[in-house]
Amino acid sequence: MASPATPRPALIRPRASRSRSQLGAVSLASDHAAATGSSGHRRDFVFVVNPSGANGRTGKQWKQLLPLLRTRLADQCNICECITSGPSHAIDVTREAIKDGADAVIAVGGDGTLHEVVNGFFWKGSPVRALDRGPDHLTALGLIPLGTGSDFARTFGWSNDPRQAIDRIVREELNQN
Ligand SMILES: Nc1ncnc2c1ncn2[C@@H]1O[C@H](COP(=O)(O)OP(=O)(O)OP(=O)(O)O)[C@@H](O)[C@H]1O
Repeated sequence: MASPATPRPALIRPRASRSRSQLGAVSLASDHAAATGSSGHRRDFVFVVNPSGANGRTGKQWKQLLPLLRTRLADQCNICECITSGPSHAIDVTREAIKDGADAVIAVGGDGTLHEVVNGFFWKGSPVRALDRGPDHLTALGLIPLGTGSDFARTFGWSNDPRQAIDRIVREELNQN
């Protein structure tokens, strides 16, 4: 686990080298259709949002954050939003997003939501893989901490300010290009 004094990027990348993204087929996408005519270098980011986190604060804050995310990432990324419907839904959504070729799956909520998203990266003990992106394609894990406790974020030295989380995601994304 990282030292609390060492802030880390918001996207936790697997060690293997990442392939440059091509336009994936993220069926969960809300922005995807609008972007399918682009040059093929846009990345698919799937935000898995628990609307009930922090007694409903997560859902309310997410509504304010989404336009900001769109403004800051729309040039580089397809932003896909998935609102969870109940416990364990984030696991299934994450698995589907990875299979569909997502470049990043970002948990929006607290530690419970993050836990489910991390579980979605695996199936029967093995990593879930994209179906059509080649063997080198890997999906990054991200977090916008909006839960009650958000202990994981604190452990990484991240503040609970979602705008700072967006800054980290944008910075990481720009470093990729
Ligand atoms: N639509 C939903 N309605 C009710 N519960 C949900 C829904 N979507 C997800 N959940 C469940 O809510 C649980 C708790 O959510 P989350 O961890 O995001 O918030 P929190 O408990 O407020 O934060 P923390 O765990 O950091 O204290 C998750 O583990 C998940 O199973």
